[in-house]
Amino acid sequence: MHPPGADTVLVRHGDVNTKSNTVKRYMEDILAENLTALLEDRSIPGEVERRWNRPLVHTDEEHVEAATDAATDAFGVVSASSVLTTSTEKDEILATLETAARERYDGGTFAVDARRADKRLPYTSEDLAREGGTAIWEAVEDEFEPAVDLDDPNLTFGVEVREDFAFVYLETVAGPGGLPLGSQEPVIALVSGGIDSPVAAYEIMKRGCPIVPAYVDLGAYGGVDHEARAMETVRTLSGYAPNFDAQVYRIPGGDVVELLVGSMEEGRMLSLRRFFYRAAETLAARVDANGIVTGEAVGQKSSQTVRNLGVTSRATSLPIHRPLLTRDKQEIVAMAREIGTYTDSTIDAGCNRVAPDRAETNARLEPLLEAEPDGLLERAEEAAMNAELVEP
Ligand SMILES: Nc1ncnc2c1ncn2[C@@H]1O[C@H](COP(=O)(O)OP(=O)(O)OP(=O)(O)O)[C@@H](O)[C@H]1O
Repeated sequence: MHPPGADTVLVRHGDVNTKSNTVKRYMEDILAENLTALLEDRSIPGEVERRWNRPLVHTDEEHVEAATDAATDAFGVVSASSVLTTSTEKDEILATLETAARERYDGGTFAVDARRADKRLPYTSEDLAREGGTAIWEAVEDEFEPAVDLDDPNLTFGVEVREDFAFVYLETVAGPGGLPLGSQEPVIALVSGGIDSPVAAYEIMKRGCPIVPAYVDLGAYGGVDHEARAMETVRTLSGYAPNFDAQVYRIPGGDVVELLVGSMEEGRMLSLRRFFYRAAETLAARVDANGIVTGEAVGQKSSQTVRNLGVTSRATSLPIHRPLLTRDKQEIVAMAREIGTYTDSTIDAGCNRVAPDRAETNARLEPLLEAEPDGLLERAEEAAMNAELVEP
């Protein structure tokens, strides 16, 4: 809901504010570009105004809520509101609250949440909250009995007074937080057709890292459904980052999977992970990426015991980022639903099919290397060099 006449989106960021002025300016520029791209991608008319601390999106009343929703899909944004802009004159703010109350407050409880950035103003936030509350009360009391609830109101009238303008709003929509995408270095995202890896990729994007998605084609053990799902999740992720390349590197891995299944029993999943990591490392060198992100979590699978993660990680000298390391499956599923990468179809394909009946949970590097086919990592490097770029 927005106040009548609202035509602007007030965007709030969080961690960007903790930066030095130079870094903050740099990050605010990136955020403005990303906001513009999101609006364009969704055909929402709007212009982004770069302002210190609070970027604004100028649009029209018809599109203001869609623009607010788009802004809250931008990484780095903590929240956004559809706002009506007024001067910093207290009387004008109170009159705006009165009008908003007449048009939008039709019962239940209310509160005023007032803040001011400029402490030199001739009134305090408390003055605004108190006098605003009275103005709202008097605007509606002939229609119904208003009630104030400061803890859990049905409707919150927000007022934010900045140096030159004041903004009045009725709703605060939460964004992902984090840092603007592109403010950190890119990483290779190993994406499978599973639930976890897209969530992990989203999490690292949230911290500002663009992803270079890589899918390992598992041949007969993967299949078109598996790959299609991986591609679909990348498409969904790219909706959050329309100004970033979303093409996927498809790394050929079918032959290696056949080889591992035919030659190894207990440690085969671990050698397959080593193949993944080394291929990702080679790809990273190709595209100038600086790390690898996976959807692994401690103990979620036999290949993800702490010991096995330690052993398999030795296949690369690049850092492997595992944002879901300590998450429970239920939490990950909830996150996948939230960001739109969850689908109900749990395709029985991919690594599940490669897994042996008795999997290694307690590997040691030396015996694993002995059991592993010779030249596995060289094959991974070659596969990464042969990876083709595909549209998700
Ligand atoms: N075919 C693949 N291509 C690229 N990366 C993969 C592939 N399979 C697995 N991975 C990576 O290895 C991690 C651990 O593999 P795991 O066997 O748990 O995956 P999964 O269950 O198939 O998928 P997810 O972890 O996405 O639910 C994944 O989170 C993903 O980052």
